[in-house]
Amino acid sequence: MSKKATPLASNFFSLASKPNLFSNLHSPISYFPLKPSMISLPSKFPTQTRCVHSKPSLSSSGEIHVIVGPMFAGKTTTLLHRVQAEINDGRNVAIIKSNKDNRYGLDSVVTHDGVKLPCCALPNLSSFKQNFGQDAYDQLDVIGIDEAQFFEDLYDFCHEVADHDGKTVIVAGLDGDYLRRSFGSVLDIIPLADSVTKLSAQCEICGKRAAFHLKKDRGDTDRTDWRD
Ligand SMILES: Nc1ncnc2c1ncn2[C@@H]1O[C@H](COP(=O)(O)OP(=O)(O)O)[C@@H](O)[C@H]1O
Ligand SMILES: Cc1cn([C@H]2C[C@H](O)[C@@H](COP(=O)(O)O)O2)c(=O)[nH]c1=O
Repeated sequence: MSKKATPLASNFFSLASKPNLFSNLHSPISYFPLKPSMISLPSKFPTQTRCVHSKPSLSSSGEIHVIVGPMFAGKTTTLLHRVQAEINDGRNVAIIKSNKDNRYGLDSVVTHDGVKLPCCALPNLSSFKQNFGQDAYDQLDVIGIDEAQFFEDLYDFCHEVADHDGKTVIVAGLDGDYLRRSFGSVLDIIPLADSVTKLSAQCEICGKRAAFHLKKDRGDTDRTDWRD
């Protein structure tokens, strides 16, 4: 069989980076209260990823990196590691989380073992620019999003921030609910993503690797979102 590309196949090619038609990256200005060494993180979660550490050039487009897994897998820990690495690289970072997740208060993203960084807690992502201020938004290089499963406008936001505004977005959230059904819009952004990291937790019963979670009480068995 001929190895020559068919006309249809030749219409497609791989892209190392997305064309950025609208990139308008500004020189880093320190204004946001996230500073190098604000936190000391445990080292058990790797911070190295394919693209996260590369500084953008004026011609580079944005990036989207997705971290998923069950509860207690270390998603927030990994997000904070990556955010901290960006801060240490001198990049301007903001973190957003859903205001539905108020387990550890609303002013910080907090891991289950108590590591935290300040954040904006919002009902939806479309309100971020207005809350944060357009000038401050323009200075941002990186936006971290935690509890992404609760944001219905996740796809549009990531698309605009990365592909239109040229920023890096690091998204952490549950890919599935306790019945292993797709949760919110997290899976919808996989086609947009530069990297996807699926973490696992440790089974509370047998200690083995756990890819899913169970809900212990049996109430509201149909509902994905039990935070409402
Ligand atoms: N009940 C628990 N089960 C598992 N891990 C726990 C528990 N309580 C605290 N932890 C700690 O929380 C860490 C993961 O926290 P976090 O990054 O917030 O997870 P995720 O965001 O995936 O829910 C684990 O590495 C572990 O040290
Ligand atoms: C499995 C599952 C979880 N939730 C809620 C419970 C918590 O508020 C978050 C998960 O937080 P974590 O940082 O990953 O521990 O999601 C839910 O509403 N429905 C579910 O099925």
